[in-house]
Amino acid sequence: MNQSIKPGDNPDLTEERLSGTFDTNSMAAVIYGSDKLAQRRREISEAVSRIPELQDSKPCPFMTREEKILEGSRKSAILNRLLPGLIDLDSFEETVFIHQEVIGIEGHPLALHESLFIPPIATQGTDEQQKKWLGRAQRREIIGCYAQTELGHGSNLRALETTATFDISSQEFILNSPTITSLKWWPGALGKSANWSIVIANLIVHDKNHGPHPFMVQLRDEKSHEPLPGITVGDIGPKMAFNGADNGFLGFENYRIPRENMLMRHSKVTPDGGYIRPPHAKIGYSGMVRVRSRMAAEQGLFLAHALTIAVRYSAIRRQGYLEDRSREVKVLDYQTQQHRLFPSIARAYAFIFCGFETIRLYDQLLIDVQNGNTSGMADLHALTSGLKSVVTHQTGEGIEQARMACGGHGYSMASYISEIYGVAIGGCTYEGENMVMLLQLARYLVKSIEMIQNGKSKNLGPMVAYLAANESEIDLNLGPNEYLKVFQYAARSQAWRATEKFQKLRNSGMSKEQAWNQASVELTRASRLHTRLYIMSTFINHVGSVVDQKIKKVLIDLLNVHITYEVMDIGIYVQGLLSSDQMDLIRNQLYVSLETIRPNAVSLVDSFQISDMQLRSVLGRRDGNVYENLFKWAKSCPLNDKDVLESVTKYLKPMMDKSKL
Ligand SMILES: CC/C=C\C/C=C\C/C=C\C/C=C\C/C=C\CCCC(=O)SCCNC(=O)CCNC(=O)[C@H](O)C(C)(C)COP(=O)(O)OP(=O)(O)OC[C@H]1O[C@@H](n2cnc3c(N)ncnc32)[C@H](O)[C@@H]1OP(=O)(O)O
Ligand SMILES: Cc1cc2nc3c(=O)[nH]c(=O)nc-3n(C[C@H](O)[C@H](O)[C@H](O)COP(=O)(O)OP(=O)(O)OC[C@H]3O[C@@H](n4cnc5c(N)ncnc54)[C@H](O)[C@@H]3O)c2cc1C
Repeated sequence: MNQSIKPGDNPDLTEERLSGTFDTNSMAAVIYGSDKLAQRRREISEAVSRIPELQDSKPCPFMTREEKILEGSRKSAILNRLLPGLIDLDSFEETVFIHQEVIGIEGHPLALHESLFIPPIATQGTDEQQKKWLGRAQRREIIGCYAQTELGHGSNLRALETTATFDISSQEFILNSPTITSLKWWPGALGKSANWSIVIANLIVHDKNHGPHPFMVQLRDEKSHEPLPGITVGDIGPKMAFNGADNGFLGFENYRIPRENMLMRHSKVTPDGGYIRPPHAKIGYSGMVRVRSRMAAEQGLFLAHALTIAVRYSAIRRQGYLEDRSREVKVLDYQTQQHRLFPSIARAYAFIFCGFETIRLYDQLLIDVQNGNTSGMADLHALTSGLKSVVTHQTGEGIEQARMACGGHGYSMASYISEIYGVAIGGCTYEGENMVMLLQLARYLVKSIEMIQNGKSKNLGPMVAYLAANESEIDLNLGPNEYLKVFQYAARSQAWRATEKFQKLRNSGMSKEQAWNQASVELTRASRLHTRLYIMSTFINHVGSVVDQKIKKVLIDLLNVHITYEVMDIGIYVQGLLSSDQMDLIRNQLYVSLETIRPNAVSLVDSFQISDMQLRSVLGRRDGNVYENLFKWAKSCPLNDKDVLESVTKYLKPMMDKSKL
């Protein structure tokens, strides 16, 4: 049963919902991890929809940037008052969800506070530091951000220029931005909203640079909100999207903070200027790993937003004919439309499934690290580096296809897809530029292959064990596991090809850095294939664990779309393994899978249960009543407040008048 059906809906959409073979609430429970979690999302949406002061004052596309920031702040303040009655305050998921529901995806002054400011205090602050700041931050007595990137340096953290020099005599750190390129640049909420920040600066003690470390820094006066002396701060200006957030710049001039403001759970500076090393050199980077570990699910949901819009719209949009010339067909019936959208539905499910898995892995790692065991850090860093890169890229591609699948109306801001696209592809850049992160994973793959070459295959972790296998023939009595073997073949041969290229260049006398650079395109290809293999295998395992048979059946259909599409997409890497007959077989299986999934397409996107409020799309409305609402939306555009604009009276009319003979 599809729970979205209501009286007054567009009959085309109701017809689709009636053709679904499964219960959408049960599917939502599988997507979000449990019936309880899915139910909480519905309850929060429902509660929010009943609070008038939390509704949008006007559609986001009609707001200026200043209005967006004002609206985000207004709603944040109301939410802060209402949150205790609406959500479990200890749940990060519910906190993020309600903000996204109420404020949307365009960012808001507290987006970074929850995801990048509080977590470092909680994981890298000492008990005393947590006692001092955590409660204040959680109550939102202070608003924070995370200032790491600089005008001249983002990807290469070792080149950051901001310094925090320890002054023994005053027991303070002195913060400085010595050059224009050392200005912090990009941090969200820094521009106008935050009054505190985690600042990443090079720790200098007794003239020795110990590299980037995190510091708690007050930026603005808590009464007047004016920048404190020694601080230069402001907004960096409009962006491609995400304009509800005030990304900012920040400079320091001999700005002093107490010694106790360095986050010292792992690294420490003692009062006499002693430096105590952390248990792992990169432990200070763990805030980034946390955000990356959450990006697959987050991005999967961005893709889910765009697909909810495109699939629902494709079910009510009629254009052209198939056999029956008496009525135009739903565009969702065209194979090209299905090929454009259904593999993306499968990817959205796959990203969400493996996203929740990486969140679980991170949470486990956090416990291990707090217990002094840092051995899992390298594995999770490699995994999340690849995953954030592949998922953000494919999400961007999927959203853009969804936009095109909506034809002309997809290009209108009424669809809201362009905003989803703009926000989502920010993820290709933030938390580590994709190529840079793929190359981080490649280091791990190359090291794994070197272990095999050195006869140490048995030391390989489970995620890279396939690199040592020797599969050269596939029995194409194709089930998911055979597809997995095909993918393993592709990922393995590319990883070996890239590594051997690197090694050959090295053996020719080239420096390690040059050889790496000249092999880097091949290395990033290896990282992508490795990551896609991981996504596929997680998807297969997840479907295997589903108990409800109706849900399992449709997920198997979706998995078939995924595995056949993915293997077709990497055809070039499996030429040595699969014959052209076998490729034809897979291609045909894909087409059959598209037909099989067709009756469930709308129910599959309905199962994401994204409310109309959160979706903010006229095209993607739950009720499917698109045309009358598009007309209403256009009429409410501020340009239509007057029939004759100043642009006409001041310029066009005089021009036309002058041109008259
Ligand atoms: C847009 C959102 C819209 C809506 C919101 C809706 C919902 C979401 C809710 C909340 C989210 C809201 C908003 C988020 C928006 C934006 C947030 C963006 C925040 C940022 O971008 S913060 C800045 C991020 N910056 C980066 O990621 C920089 C990338 N660079 C690096 O990480 C490093 O420089 C590096 C890893 C590339 C290189 O570091 P290095 O030079 O120190 O190290 P080496 O390359 O030499 O490697 C040495 C060795 O260390 C290993 N290593 C590296 N990192 C790690 C790690 N983290 N853990 C473990 N090990 C690590 C590396 O593998 C090497 O090992 P080897 O064995 O020697 O090979
Ligand atoms: C929406 C958004 C929000 C952000 N929020 C924050 C925030 O809250 N806090 C914060 O501190 N930062 C934030 N950032 C900054 C972000 O983290 C950086 O922009 C990001 O890490 C990329 O760094 P960069 O801009 O220096 O890119 P660059 O490194 O300059 O990248 C430019 C090009 O160089 C290539 N390149 C760089 N190094 C290498 C290499 N070693 N090998 C091969 N190619 C390379 C890249 O692949 C890319 O093609 C945000 C950015 C955005 C877009």
